[in-house]
Amino acid sequence: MKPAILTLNAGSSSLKFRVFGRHDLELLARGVVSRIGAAAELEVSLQDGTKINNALPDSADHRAALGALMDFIDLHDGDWEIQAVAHRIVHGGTDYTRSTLLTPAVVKDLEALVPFAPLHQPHNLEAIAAAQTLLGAVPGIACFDTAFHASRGPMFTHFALPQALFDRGIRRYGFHGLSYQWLSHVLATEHPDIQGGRVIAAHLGNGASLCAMRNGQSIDTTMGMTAVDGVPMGTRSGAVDPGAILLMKRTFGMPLEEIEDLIYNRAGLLGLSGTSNDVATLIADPGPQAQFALDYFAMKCAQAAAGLAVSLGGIDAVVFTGGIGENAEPVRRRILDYMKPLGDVQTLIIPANEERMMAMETIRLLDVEP
Ligand SMILES: Nc1ncnc2c1ncn2[C@@H]1O[C@H](COP(=O)(O)OP(=O)(O)O)[C@@H](O)[C@H]1O
Ligand SMILES: CC(=O)OP(=O)(O)O
Ligand SMILES: [Mg+2]
Repeated sequence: MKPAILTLNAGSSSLKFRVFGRHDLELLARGVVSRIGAAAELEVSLQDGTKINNALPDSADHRAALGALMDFIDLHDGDWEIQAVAHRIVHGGTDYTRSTLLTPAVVKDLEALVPFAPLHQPHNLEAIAAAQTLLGAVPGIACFDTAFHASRGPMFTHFALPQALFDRGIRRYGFHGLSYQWLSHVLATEHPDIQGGRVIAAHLGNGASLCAMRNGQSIDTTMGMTAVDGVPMGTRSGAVDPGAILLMKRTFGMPLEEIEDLIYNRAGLLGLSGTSNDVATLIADPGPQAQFALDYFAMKCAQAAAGLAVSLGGIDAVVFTGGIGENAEPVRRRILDYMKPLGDVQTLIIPANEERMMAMETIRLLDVEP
């Protein structure tokens, strides 16, 4: 039986997982339960190339999705011995600036952060509860999206609001930290010259942000207190004038829940195009709205990069990652075109691997606290 680590990344409508060797980080299995809430399906790829596809009942929620995943792992009980479960946790607040062993007290702290990540954190917490029920005493490790950004100075963590509000947590945290930490690891091992330079990393997936990095540390990033801030995303608005939110509530009488749904689920590329949040679909659509949405996205990413270049004192390299950053060449080209006024920069594409970063963090913790 091979000692293994299970990584869980619970999103709003999907549950992604990987199984890694505990000692060699060999990728043993990877998969996803997609479309949770509507026609959920479990898809798994094993190391030997075997593919498994199982439809789940229509009523399947996150708990059922995790149950289906655990049933699958049970089938491989003779092959793997899961020794730890690493959870991607979107919000660690001010207290959690490193990965940590999950205890009831930690879970309680993470529950208190739900308002700071209303559309991510509840699913992360459900995954923790379900893993505990299904795997019992196997330790759980929380790996935070916010942790990597703890290195930023006060210029990049404050809003222009009174200090009393900062002290109550109204501040900029930043997200996608596991992705940036992975990029920084790859740069350190494969491009040390670039790692020591002024790097702008762009994590462009369904969620999107950019990060100014140097020597493996986050200097500044585009997302703020929540994962709706910064550049526009697939369905999230990115930064909008806070006055517009107040007006929608006060003058249009829109309930808060509707505004929340708007800025998280119906805005961004979907809102602008009126058709899709999927960049591959938008690239293939010659219509003016689809092309405007992509152009707008590219402009906002380039403007954000310019702002981060000031935070960094210049820019030597741009690193793209995430589904859009890795695959959407026309979008990368537009961003780089808009960045031309910033001068020549080296460009790299590095595949995102938050899961492997989580497994590395977990091994580090297990080795320190066996
Ligand atoms: N070959 C491709 N060409 C253009 N866009 C792509 C391609 N592959 C993936 N994408 C885009 O990447 C985005 C999803 O990114 P991903 O990082 O997988 O998301 P998530 O945040 O859910 O992990 C979608 O907009 C999708 O259209
Ligand atoms: C924090 C965040 O935006 O995550 P995701 O890109 O997975 O939605
Ligand atoms: Mg992602």
